[in-house]
Amino acid sequence: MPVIEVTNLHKRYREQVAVHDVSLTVEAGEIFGILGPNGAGKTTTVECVAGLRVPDGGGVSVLGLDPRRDADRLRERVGVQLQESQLPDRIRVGEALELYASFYRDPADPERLMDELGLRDKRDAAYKKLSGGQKQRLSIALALVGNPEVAILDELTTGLDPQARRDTWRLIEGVRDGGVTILLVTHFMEEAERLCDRVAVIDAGRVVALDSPAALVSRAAPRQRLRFRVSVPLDDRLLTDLPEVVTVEHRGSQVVVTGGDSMLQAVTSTLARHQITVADLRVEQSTLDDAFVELTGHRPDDH
Ligand SMILES: Nc1ncnc2c1ncn2[C@@H]1O[C@H](COP(=O)(O)OP(=O)(O)OP(=O)(O)O)[C@@H](O)[C@H]1O
Repeated sequence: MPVIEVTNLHKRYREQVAVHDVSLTVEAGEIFGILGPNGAGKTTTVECVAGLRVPDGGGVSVLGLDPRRDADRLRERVGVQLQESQLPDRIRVGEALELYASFYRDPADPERLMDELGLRDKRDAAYKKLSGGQKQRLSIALALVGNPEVAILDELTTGLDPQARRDTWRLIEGVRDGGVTILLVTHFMEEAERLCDRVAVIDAGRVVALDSPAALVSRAAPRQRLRFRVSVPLDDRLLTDLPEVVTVEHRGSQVVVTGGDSMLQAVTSTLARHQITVADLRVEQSTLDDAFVELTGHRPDDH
């Protein structure tokens, strides 16, 4: 049985449809990512899974239970970190964790969580004195303090610097290795590629793709990108006529060509035949970023 099952979820805020039709299942032990541009309906979807919003249509089940009707039974088993967790300004980090731990029968050790999330030296700091990144880490700790079977994490690493982000990924992998199933919302392609076993790409309230990051990349995007400079102005048709080439773009003095695996050979030999010298040639593999643009028509960080 899937741990989370969302079936034809539909949710409106008055006339505004936030989620048209979203279906997905999350299996035990997975890290499942929801990716999508701003306003795609990601938060609304996970809020319905967390029982914080009532769907207008479709169904949600978590550990075989209804997130609204069975809220009391799920509270012990599901940890939720949402975008803006509001705590009283004066509560101290250690106090907040002790308090939340007291709500659960079998909580995690607050001291260990503070160590793992780099909050040890903020133990006695008041919430309002924390930086954005520290508040973020505290909200992750609060989602995990009940030793949940399922963790729902919205914008897990927004506001964290690159090092803190990598530390958080390691922590989340450790949590998953301990048997917790994780549903997370992210804007960061790198995060999805590194962390998620499967990803649902949501755009305008609908799932436009659902697969492992590697499968999304190989299915949706051209496999390679070449960047180089040329000695003379380039007639793009020389390259766009090649069957291996998908796109040719100019970015400043650089030419950027995308296409399939055998493109490098085809492009360089065509240019050589026309006595065009290539400099600063770089070959890059496609990433989930490319797949995302292909699937949604937006860059992941478009706002
Ligand atoms: N409480 C609300 N009242 C009215 N409209 C809302 C509310 N919450 C969200 N919306 C609208 O519903 C749509 C989906 O919002 P949602 O927050 O679920 O998207 P999202 O993909 O999580 O976006 P973001 O990445 O910006 O957080 C948006 O158009 C948003 O403006």
